[in-house]
Amino acid sequence: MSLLRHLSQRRQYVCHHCVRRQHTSARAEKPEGPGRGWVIEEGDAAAQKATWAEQAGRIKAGQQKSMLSVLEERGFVKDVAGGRPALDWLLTEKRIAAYVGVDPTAPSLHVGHLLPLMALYWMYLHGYHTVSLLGGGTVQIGDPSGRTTARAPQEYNTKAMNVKIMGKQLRTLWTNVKCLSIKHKYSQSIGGKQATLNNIAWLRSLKAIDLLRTVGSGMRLGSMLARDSVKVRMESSEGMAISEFSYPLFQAYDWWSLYKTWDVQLQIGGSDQYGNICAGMDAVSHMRKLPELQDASSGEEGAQVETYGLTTPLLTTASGEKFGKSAGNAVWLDPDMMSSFDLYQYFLRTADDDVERYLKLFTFIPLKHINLLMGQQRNDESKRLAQHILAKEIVELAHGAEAAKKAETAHKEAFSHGTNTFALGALRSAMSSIKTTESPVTRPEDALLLDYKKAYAASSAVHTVSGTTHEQPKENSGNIVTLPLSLLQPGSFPRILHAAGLASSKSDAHRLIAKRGAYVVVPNSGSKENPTALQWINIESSATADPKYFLLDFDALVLRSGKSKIQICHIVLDDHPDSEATHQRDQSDK
Ligand SMILES: N[C@@H](Cc1ccc(O)cc1)C(=O)O
Repeated sequence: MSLLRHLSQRRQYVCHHCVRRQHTSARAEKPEGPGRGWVIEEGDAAAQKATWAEQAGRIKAGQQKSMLSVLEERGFVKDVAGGRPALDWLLTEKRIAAYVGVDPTAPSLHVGHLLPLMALYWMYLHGYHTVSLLGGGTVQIGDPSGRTTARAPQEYNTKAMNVKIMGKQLRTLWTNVKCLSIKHKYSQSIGGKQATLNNIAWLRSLKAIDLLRTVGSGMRLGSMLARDSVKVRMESSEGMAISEFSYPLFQAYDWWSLYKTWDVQLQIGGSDQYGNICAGMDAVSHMRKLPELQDASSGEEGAQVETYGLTTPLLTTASGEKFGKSAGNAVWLDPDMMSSFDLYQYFLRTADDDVERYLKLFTFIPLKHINLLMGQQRNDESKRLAQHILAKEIVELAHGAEAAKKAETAHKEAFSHGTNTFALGALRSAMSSIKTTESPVTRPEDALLLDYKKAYAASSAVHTVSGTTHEQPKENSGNIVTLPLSLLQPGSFPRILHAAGLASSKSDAHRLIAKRGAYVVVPNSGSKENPTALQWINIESSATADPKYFLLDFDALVLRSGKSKIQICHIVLDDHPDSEATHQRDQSDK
């Protein structure tokens, strides 16, 4: 058996070096025909074909839901390009391959990226072949879709780090998806495959002449000019560079590469990707007919070999806010940029009106279990049972099972004695989870990447204070804000609340205190039965309240805004290196 075949069969379990080697050799070998990316043993192929045909029979007889209906029921489908009935038919009849592309514009994915990826993961669990594509090539052009201004140019090193970190993250997500699928008992026998690729592999060697001759000749200017993202820019003083305008050509070329090598007939993307996806469909069908590319297509025509697009909806919360922003900042999936504790807390705060929708979108829990869970939830909404499960499943997907368990324990303990108390154990586990994420870094290269991620998260965490932007105080590892001891002065609670990110300005903090929406945990306030269940009290507006009185374990202040937004503050001496940024910022803020 050739090395290539051997590795392909075991794709799910080999390390990425081997997968890369396999891709390199796959590229080096002369293609035998379309779809040579997925290698399946002949015997397996016949058995799988029979299983697929049986399944199609059950779907047509109404005994099983079709793939598209599963995606629709869970809320993943906004638009289908190429026609819903045709795609429904194709997915039932044929084990096709699908892909989702992501450009590494930052060192981490954020929750907004999860929607198209979850749709892809569901297809994998249903036996389809799936590719998550990292746009190492396209990111250099910059997708103008859904934006009103051009992206700021990035340093070569920054780009390289983003590619590296995000590629690893995409592979981690796949590992966690596989673990979650075992936990939720999805059948492994149906035989879908998965790959993570980087489009630099083919875009690097693509010649300008070839791109324009093959893709460019099939794309019409009219439809490209009619796109909102182009129109808005043409009307603005900024205008648009030819490179950005040509972005859809590169995304279309990706699809062609994936179509001929990996048999990819479906592209899934966020709603802003509809235009790029349609352009790609046109380009692939144009290229299939080019005589010089004939050897890469089987010569077949018709619905069996057409391409289709699926876009996922733009998410907003029931109260109309844009989803995936926490206090104006992106909710990152990388644990170094947002800790498990914070990611859990973000989803724990989901409104009751949103939680069922999010359970369908962001977890692999079967619908009938979600229905049961929502029944339980309605009996006692104050327990936030559904929110806890949602938060845990998402942390498990993004950070793995162990991190999810820790975050769950910390948060459950925080409210284990009712909403009027805060458990000291929660504080300690939050603090210790921070320390464990910091310690394992040994290689200098990893330390560099870690510093970069933290700096990125801190610099992207901006909020507006009366028209100007201020940097957030330095955060240890996501959820714990470091503040200098000198900030704790009688009457300084408004400044602290602002510095802790619980109020957007000092006057906002004053308002919060006045409407009795700001709380602090009181040390040694546990009862005899529960000495570690500490009480929350309202922060009073009196000028004399001294925050130092509320220090827990000598170095932490635990604050809360409203019902559930908790912020743990690590208080350090002023000469501590971490306190510098905060201190300076605070001085300039006076
Ligand atoms: N353009 C997509 C990412 C992408 C990149 C390459 C592709 O082939 C597909 C999608 C986005 O910005 O979200």
